[in-house]
Amino acid sequence: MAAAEPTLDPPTEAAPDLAPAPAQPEPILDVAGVSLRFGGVRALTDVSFAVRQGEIFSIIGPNGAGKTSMLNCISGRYRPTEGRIRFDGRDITRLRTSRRAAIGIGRTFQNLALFGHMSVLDNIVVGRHHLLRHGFLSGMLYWWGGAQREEIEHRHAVEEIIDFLEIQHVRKEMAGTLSYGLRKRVELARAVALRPKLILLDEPMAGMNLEEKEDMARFIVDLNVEWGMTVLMIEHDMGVVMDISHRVMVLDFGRRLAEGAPEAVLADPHVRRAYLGEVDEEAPALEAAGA
Ligand SMILES: Nc1ncnc2c1ncn2[C@@H]1O[C@H](COP(=O)(O)OP(=O)(O)OP(=O)(O)O)[C@@H](O)[C@H]1O
Repeated sequence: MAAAEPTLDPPTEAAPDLAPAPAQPEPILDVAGVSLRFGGVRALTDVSFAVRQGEIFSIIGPNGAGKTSMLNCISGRYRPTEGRIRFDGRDITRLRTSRRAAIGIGRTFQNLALFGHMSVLDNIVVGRHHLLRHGFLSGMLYWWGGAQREEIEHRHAVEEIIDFLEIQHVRKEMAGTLSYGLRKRVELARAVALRPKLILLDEPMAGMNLEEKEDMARFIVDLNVEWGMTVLMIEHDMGVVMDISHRVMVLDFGRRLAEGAPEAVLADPHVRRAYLGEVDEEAPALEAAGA
């Protein structure tokens, strides 16, 4: 999906109430020296950062900077060429994707990955089965198999999410018939149905109108504040990033360019030059002075 050009939009006035930045400095996710190569392409080079328990942490950067590659290394879709990743106190660098999901890493995708011919409810239920105990095929068989004991537990958890994300009115609708914004919300519901400790969101606002973005931002903040979910998000909409992130990391050509509080990162001249394409205003003066 073509991503929007980065802008310097200030935070909107209707910024949702953020939880205070977590005082507990202990990282739930610790990425150390991660590099990823595809043949001659260096998608990531020696990237290190840590996400603290209970924070909303955003990764920003130009197209092709390596953001999705980093998310894929954390979710297990890609295995780093070098470096290691620790989650919740254990090394997960070589752990299978399904195991990472089982120990508390959930994710959504840049492009929607819902079953369009199935109801909202069943999309979320199948997502839970798939992640918890079976592969895709057995998950589907379980679904077809009808009511079983665990079904009740799953349904209960699913109904709770449906209430929380305010999609009760479409719970019986086929997912494929919903508006784009609602489908993104259903995808989020499916990802959080497993109650992950850490949720990875790949461009949750992409393709949304302003109202849908505000709703989605509110849900992300509520998941963080009310459910204590740690969020790692890739997002191109800088207004949203500034509004809801506790900390931000900037990637550029696969390298970490900056990291810190949103305002500090945006004020960083390297970030303004590399990411936002701004010219260094001091350069002409230095040249003129013979520097
Ligand atoms: N499976 C792959 N095979 C080969 N090259 C890849 C693969 N995935 C990513 N790349 C390359 O790695 C680099 C980083 O891509 P990545 O998708 O991680 O960037 P991004 O920051 O997420 O970009 P965008 O904002 O456009 O989604 C790019 O040069 C891309 O072409």
